[in-house]
Amino acid sequence: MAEPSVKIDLSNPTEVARETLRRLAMRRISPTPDNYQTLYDEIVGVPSAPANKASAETALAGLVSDLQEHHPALSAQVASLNKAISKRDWRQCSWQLSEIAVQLKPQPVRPPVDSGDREQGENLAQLRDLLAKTLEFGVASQLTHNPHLVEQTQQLAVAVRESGTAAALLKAASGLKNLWVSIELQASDVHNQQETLKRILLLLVENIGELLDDDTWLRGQLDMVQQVIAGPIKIQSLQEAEKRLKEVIYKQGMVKHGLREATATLKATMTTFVSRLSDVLAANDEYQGKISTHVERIKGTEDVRELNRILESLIDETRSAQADNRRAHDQLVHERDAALQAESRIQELENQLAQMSTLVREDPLTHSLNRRGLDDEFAREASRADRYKAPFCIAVLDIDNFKVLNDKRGHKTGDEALIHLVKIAREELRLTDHIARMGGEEFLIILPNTPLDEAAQIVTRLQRSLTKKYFLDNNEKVLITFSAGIAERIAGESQEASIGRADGAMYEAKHSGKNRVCVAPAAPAEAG
Ligand SMILES: Nc1nc2c(ncn2[C@@H]2O[C@H](COP(=O)(O)OP(=O)(O)OP(=O)(O)O)[C@@H](O)[C@H]2O)c(=O)[nH]1
Repeated sequence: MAEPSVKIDLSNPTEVARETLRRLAMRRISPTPDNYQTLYDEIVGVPSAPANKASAETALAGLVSDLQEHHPALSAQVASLNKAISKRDWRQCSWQLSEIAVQLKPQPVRPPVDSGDREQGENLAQLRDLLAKTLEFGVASQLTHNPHLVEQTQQLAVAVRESGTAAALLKAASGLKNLWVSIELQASDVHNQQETLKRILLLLVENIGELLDDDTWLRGQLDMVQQVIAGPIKIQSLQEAEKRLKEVIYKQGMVKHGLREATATLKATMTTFVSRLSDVLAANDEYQGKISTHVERIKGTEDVRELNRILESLIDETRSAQADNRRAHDQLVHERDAALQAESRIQELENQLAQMSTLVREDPLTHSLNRRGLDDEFAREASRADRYKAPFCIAVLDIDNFKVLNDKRGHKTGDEALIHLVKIAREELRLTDHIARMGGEEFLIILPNTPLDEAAQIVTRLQRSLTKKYFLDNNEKVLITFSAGIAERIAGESQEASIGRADGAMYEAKHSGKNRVCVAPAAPAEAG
C-alpha cells in the first residue's frame, strides 16, 4: 500500500517526529530506537542510518583509544564506555561519556597533596599572609593622610589573604598594580606640595630678614632656617637646625628676660632722677622766693636789729637750702650711678645677644665665622666700602701640608692646629678684621679699610708670628705654615669674584713653593 504523501516542515523537529511515528505505524515496523532513527533519517534526508551509525561507532572507538592513551587515570570509565559501545547500549554510553567529561574538566587550584607540593603550598600561604600584613600594617600606615587609599589597601589585604585560587591571586595582583599607580600619583602630589611650601617658607624668611635691619640676633636664626630649607631637606639637617635653634632661642630667652628687667630698672631710675631734679629746682625756687622777700625787707628797713634778724633768718634758710641741696645732690648722684649700672648691664646683655646670633654663624671647631657668617660680613663690609669708597681686601689662607700633619699626628691634633691658627690670627689682626673658615684647612680674612700692600704686610706678619708662636703637640713644637692669596675688592665686585681672584693668588703661592703670600692682579669690575 502506497503511503499517502504528507507535506511537513523539515525544520520543525516535532512535525518530523510525528511523521516518523506515523510511518512506523503505517509500515507496521516495531518502534525500536534503531527503527525510529532509520525512519527519522529517511524523512529528513540524511545518509542511511546503518552507515551513519557505523561512522558514529567508529568515532566513539577512536575516542576510546585516545582516552586510553592520554588519560590512563580514567581507564575504568573508558573500559565501561567501550563495553557500552560494543553492546550498543547508548544510554549507558551517554552516561559514561558525561562522567568522563566531568573528570576531564579543568580543576580549581587546590593545595598540592604530595609532601614537596605541600611544602610549596605552605610557603605560598605564608607569602600571601606576609603580603597581606605588609599591606595592612606597612603600606596602610603610610597613607593615613589619604583615607581612600587606606581603604583600598585594606581591601586588597583581605583579597590577598583570601586568594585560594590562581584566578583570585591574579585578581589581587592586578589590584596591587592599581594601588601602586595610585600611591605613585599621590607621592608626586605630596612632593609638589612640599616644594611649594618650601618656596613659600623661603620667601617668608627672606622677607622677614629684609624687615630686620639691625636685629642681628634674630637675623642669625633666620639665616640658619634659610640655609636649611634652601638645600634638599634631610631629616638630619632639620634635626640639627632644630636643636641649634632651640638652644639659641632658649639662651636668648634668658638673656632677653634679664634685658627687660635691666631696662625696667633703668626707666625707674631715670624717672626718680627727673623727679628729684624737679624737687631740687622747686626747693631752689622756694629759696629764691624767700631771698627776694628778705631783699625787699632789707630794702625797706633802716633798723639794725631788724636787719640783724633778717640776716639770721637768711643764714638759717641758706643753711637749710644748702642741706636740702646736699641731700638732693647725694640722691641725684645715687640715682645717676644706678642708671649707669643699669645701662652697662643692658649693654652687657645686648652683647650676649649679639654673641648668641654668632653661634649660628660660627664654625663650631675654631669659633671663626662659618660660610654664613662670612657671607654676612662680606656683604656688610662691601657695602660700607662702596659707600665710603674705602679700600677693602680679602686674603685666602690654606695651611701647607696639612694632610701630612693629620696623617703623622692624628686628626685631633690637626683640629687643634686649626684652632691654634685662628687664635694667632685673632691676636695679630685688628678687631675690625674678620676671620672665617671656608672649609677644611682653608680660611678667609676680611680686611676692611685696608689697601692691597698693607694687607700683604699684615698677612706676612701673621706668617712670621706663626714661626714664633709655635703650635705645641704634646709639648713638641710644630711649625704651621700657610700659603695665602690676597685680592683688593674692586668697587661693585661680587663676593664670588673677589674670592675667586684671592683663591687664584693662593694657588700661585702654593705652586711657587708654599709658605708665601701672593697678590692677585686687579680685574675689571663686573657689570651690575
Ligand atoms: N684635622 C682635620 N683635618 C681636616 C679637616 N678638614 C679637612 N681636613 C684634612 O685636611 C687635609 C687637606 O689635605 P690637602 O687638601 O691635600 O692639603 P695639604 O695636605 O695641606 O696640601 P697643600 O695644600 O698642598 O699644602 C685632608 O687630609 C683632610 O682630610 C678638619 O676639620 N680637621
